[in-house]
Amino acid sequence: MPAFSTYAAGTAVSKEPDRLFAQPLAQVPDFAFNEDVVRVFPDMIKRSVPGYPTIVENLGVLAAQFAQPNSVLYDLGSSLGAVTQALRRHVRTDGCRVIAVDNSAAMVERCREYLNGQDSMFQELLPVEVIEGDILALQFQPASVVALNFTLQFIAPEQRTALLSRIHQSLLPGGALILSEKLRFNDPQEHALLTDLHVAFKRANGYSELEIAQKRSAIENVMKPDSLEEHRERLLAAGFSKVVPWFQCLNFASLIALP
Ligand SMILES: C[S@@+](CC[C@H](N)C(=O)[O-])C[C@H]1O[C@@H](n2cnc3c(N)ncnc32)[C@H](O)[C@@H]1O
Ligand SMILES: O=C(O)C(=O)C[C@]1(C(=O)O)C=C[C@@H](O)C=C1
Repeated sequence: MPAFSTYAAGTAVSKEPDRLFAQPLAQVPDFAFNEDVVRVFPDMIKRSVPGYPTIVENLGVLAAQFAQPNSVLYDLGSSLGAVTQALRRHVRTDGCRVIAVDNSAAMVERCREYLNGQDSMFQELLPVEVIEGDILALQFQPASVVALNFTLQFIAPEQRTALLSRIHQSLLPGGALILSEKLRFNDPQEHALLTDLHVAFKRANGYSELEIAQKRSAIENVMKPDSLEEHRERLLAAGFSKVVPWFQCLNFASLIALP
């Protein structure tokens, strides 16, 4: 039986510790959101992404300011539904519903279980639908909030502008895209400093040098971070009128993009 903990207003999630990279691997495979990752994901993302709990909770608070009546709130690359749960904790706007999308079958299955748990503990939550699918192939409905919480970095760089354009076209007046990403920095000294500090953050959270090194080589082919400047330019090219960073902790940031 997996161990469970409660976080964020009582919903139970797995608290199995992330030891996926603790033993030396003859060859480190490319990182994938498979069953092994799903089991440890709440622990992994909290110990790997500085500011993650603050970003997720405040994403709900921000979303409540942009939610428009009778519209969709999208959680794209929803994983276990942490953002979806925050949206449902904070948004009370009439007629809103949440659509969570992820292309990992293992994530989607566990996400549905966790959302059933949230439904059984709280009343009057926004309705939610969890879709197993590719966000690049999604037919967007009129939306007031779109969350891309650490998902765009896993999309092939040449496909990012087209995706953001389609999101922009689906956004209603008064709505917003909230985009969180790991950043790289054009200034080599700034990049080296914040990368070193991120390693220190992981070490302080109990990861060994081996775990840090093997995770780095697992994600380097599948996760391609951009700089803040690249994000801003791409969002403007995709049609957004304004880009406002609202959070940064070390080399992780979150932006509000207005249609
Ligand atoms: C770092 S996780 C996102 C974390 C999550 N948003 C949260 O806040 O807890 C990235 C997720 O994006 C999903 N993903 C990557 N590419 C995708 C695509 N093309 N379509 C749908 N989901 C995708 C992965 O399966 C993974 O669950
Ligand atoms: O930079 C890292 O080492 C990370 O672990 C980052 C990151 C992310 O930003 O999504 C990568 C993969 C996991 O999903 C969790 C965190």
